[in-house]
Parts: sequence; C-alpha cells; structure tokens
Amino acid sequence: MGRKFFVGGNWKCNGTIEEVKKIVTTLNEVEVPSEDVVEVVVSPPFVFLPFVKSLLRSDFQVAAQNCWVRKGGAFTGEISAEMLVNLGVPWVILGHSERRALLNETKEFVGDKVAYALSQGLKVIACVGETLEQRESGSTVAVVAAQTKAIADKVSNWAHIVLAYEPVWAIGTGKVATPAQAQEVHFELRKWLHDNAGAEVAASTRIIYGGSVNGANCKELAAQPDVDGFLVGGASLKPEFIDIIKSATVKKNV
Ligand SMILES: O=C(CO)COP(=O)(O)O
Repeated sequence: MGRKFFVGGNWKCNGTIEEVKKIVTTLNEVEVPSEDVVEVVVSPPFVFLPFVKSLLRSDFQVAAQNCWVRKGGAFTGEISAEMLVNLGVPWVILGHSERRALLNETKEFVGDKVAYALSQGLKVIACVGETLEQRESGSTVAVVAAQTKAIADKVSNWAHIVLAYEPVWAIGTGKVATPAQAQEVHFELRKWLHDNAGAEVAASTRIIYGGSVNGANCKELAAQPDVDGFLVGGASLKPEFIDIIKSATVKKNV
C-alpha cells in the first residue's frame, strides 16, 4: 500500500541543552530499521532546532512544533514558515490539541496554517482529535471529520501531509486508546479522505496515532491496518522511543 511507517517525537516545551544533547546522542547511537521501513522525525522546541539539526543523525529529520499562519513580519513572538525553510527544517506540527485548547486555535486557523506552511515548502504533521466529553457524547467521528475538513477546505494536495489522530483524553494521561479504538477512528478518517479528497489521497496519506504511546503498547497499535505510525510525546524523551521506532517492523507481518 506504500505508506511508509512514520514515527514523530514531539518534545513539547521540554529540555535543557544538556538534556537535548543526551537524547540526540542516544538516538544517534542505536541501530533502527532502515529509512525504507520507517521515517523518523523529532520535534524539539524552536530554540533547540538548529542545535538538534546539526547534531542529529542524517537519516532522521526535525520538525518545528508550530509556525505563523502567514508570511512573517510584525508578529512579535511568532516564527514564520519561511524561517523554518531558511533553516532547513523540513517538517512542522500544526493543530496540536494543546494549541487548539490552550491558545484558542480554531480549526479554520489551523487549516490556514497548514495551507500556508505547505505553500512555503514545509511538510506538515496535522493533528486532530476529540475530547473525552466529545467521545462520551458519541461525536468523535464528527469532530475529527470537521477538523480534517477545515484542512481539506484550504488544501488540495495531501502529498506532504501526515494526519495525526490524537484523542485529547489520551494525551499525557497514560490512558492510551485501545488498538480497536485507534483503528476505528483511523478507518473513519481514511474513509473521510476517500469520500472527500479521493481514493488516491486516502490510500497514500499516512494516519498516525498519538496519545500515551510507549514502548509497551506500540506493537499492538502498529499492527492495526490503518495505523501508519505514531506521534509520541512523553516517551519520545526517553530511550523507549527507540522501541517505538522499531515497532515499524510489525508492519511486515501484517
Ligand atoms: O501529544 C502527544 C504527541 O503530540 C502525545 O503525548 P503523550 O505521548 O505524552 O501522551
């Protein structure tokens, strides 16, 4: 089916220079499945991006955790897509639920950001996901479909987008979605892409899962047919991130 397994490490707002050096050294020293089997992207805070990029093994890439919605200029505190491109940063995470919830980013704003980042040549990890309240009221699929539609409304080419399904109730809580719960939503998202962006987009777009993924639960999740990888928070700061990268090999047996 041609969807290369994708493992992203979202470091969020964590790390000192010493800690960052330690994480990268660990990543650089281990043997992982080849680039043909898995694409690995780590996402440090902005201030560490050039440092991490210069230190990191060449078969892994870096992502920013956000960028400004339009061309840079008088927007104090923001980082533009152009700057990321200028630094040689290939990826950006957009629409993370922490930004949607804590910084009031609407789905339309996220759609605009995705479109602008793509237009500048960045590749985008676009996050969607429902809250516990939304899940319990039975609106999970409607919520993630609406978030995906807000992106699809602004974007016609999905070649450089990875869609990350991150249920808000599973993020940083230790409460991971069951493999069946993840598969169900990934299946619905792929179906949505099929019906709204076409069969080719649905077949080729990677849909990755995020929310309390760790070294112990990754294999079972990776074995699900519509789970094409992970976006890892807490565990991406620890050596078990390596085990999560290695779960890519599960796909060979699916
Ligand atoms: O938000 C996440 C990745 O973007 C997931 O975070 P945790 O893996 O810490 O639950």
